[in-house]
Amino acid sequence: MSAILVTGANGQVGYELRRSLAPLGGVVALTRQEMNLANEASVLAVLREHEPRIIVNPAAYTAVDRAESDVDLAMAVNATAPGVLARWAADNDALLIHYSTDYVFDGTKNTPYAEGDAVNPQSVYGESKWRGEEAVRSSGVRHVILRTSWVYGHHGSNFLKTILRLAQERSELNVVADQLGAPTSAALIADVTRTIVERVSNLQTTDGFKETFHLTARGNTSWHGYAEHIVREASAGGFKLALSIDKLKPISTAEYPTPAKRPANSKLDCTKLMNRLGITLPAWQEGVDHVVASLRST
Ligand SMILES: NC(=O)C1=CN([C@@H]2O[C@H](COP(=O)(O)OP(=O)(O)OC[C@H]3O[C@@H](n4cnc5c(N)ncnc54)[C@H](OP(=O)(O)O)[C@@H]3O)[C@@H](O)[C@H]2O)C=CC1
Ligand SMILES: Cc1cn([C@H]2C[C@H](O)[C@@H](COP(=O)(O)OP(=O)(O)O[C@H]3O[C@@H](C)C(=O)[C@@H](O)[C@H]3O)O2)c(=O)[nH]c1=O
Repeated sequence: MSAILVTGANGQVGYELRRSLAPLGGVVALTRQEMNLANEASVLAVLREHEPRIIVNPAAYTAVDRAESDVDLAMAVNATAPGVLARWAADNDALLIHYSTDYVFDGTKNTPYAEGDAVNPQSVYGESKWRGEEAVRSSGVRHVILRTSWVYGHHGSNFLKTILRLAQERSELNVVADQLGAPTSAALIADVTRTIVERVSNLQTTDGFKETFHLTARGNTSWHGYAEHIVREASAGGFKLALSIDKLKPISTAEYPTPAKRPANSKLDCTKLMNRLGITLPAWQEGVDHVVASLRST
């Protein structure tokens, strides 16, 4: 019997969860090879072996464009598997912490999205993540769903690392400037998850704990504004770049066609989380600067 089971241990958030949850003890963090979410029998066998009290599920099919043509696997991992985890947790009185995305919204709202706003996914990935959320809720399990956005970290693949690489290889780069959101570090998500685990475990009665929270860093920018910040920070930090800031051009979504449609407004209102946990979320630039510096020193 283990206390906490973490899925997708080699992902950005999974990797940081191993660090943030370790002091709580009894953590079993499993990779895709050790627990394949696309295989229900494998998932149930692993759950029966470890009998966790808390399941933390950052594993997901996150290749947004590929999901448009790989629908079955995206749905299996993002929509079906959370339901399997949730039903096992409900039957065994375990708590499930699950993650979702800004891409459940269509992005047509002018202000940040709150937890109760109507969803309208525009991509297979967004739809699969919404179905996963609903599978968790309808199971009746005690749960926390954390919706976040634009995740990056030192470990794993992300926009920050792609831009750093491109800025070293290319002298010109075009990045969309009409999609707005908050870059959010995997480390922040993992740290807030630990706070939630501690709070929920300490509640006298946790019977009714079923909550969805928005969790992102503070402030927002466009993908272009984000790229600009990365390039400036990398340049100041001593990276040898082929790209100068005046050659990083803002373009429209229409000028950068992709298989999956992305929301123009990805801003999430995190007031509920801040009020309930009594925490202040850091400005998005803080985590970006930290990761750029950490990549420089490796
Ligand atoms: N990345 C982002 O920008 C955002 C992510 N989210 C959500 O946050 C959560 C964490 O995302 P993040 O850490 O960035 O994702 P990553 O893509 O970095 O990691 C996902 C992990 O899931 C694993 N995985 C994929 N398929 C399976 C499977 N069939 N069985 C078991 N494991 C599998 C991957 O394994 P492997 O290492 O073998 O590939 C990988 O380790 C996800 O729920 C995601 O939807 C929300 C908003 C933004
Ligand atoms: C690399 C690149 C991207 N872009 C654009 C394409 C797209 O509109 C935007 C982001 O590109 P990416 O494909 O890296 O990011 P994307 O995979 O869409 O990121 C999303 O991932 C999933 C998992 C989420 O849940 C979301 O919150 C979000 O983080 O930047 C450019 O304009 N120029 C470029 O050189």
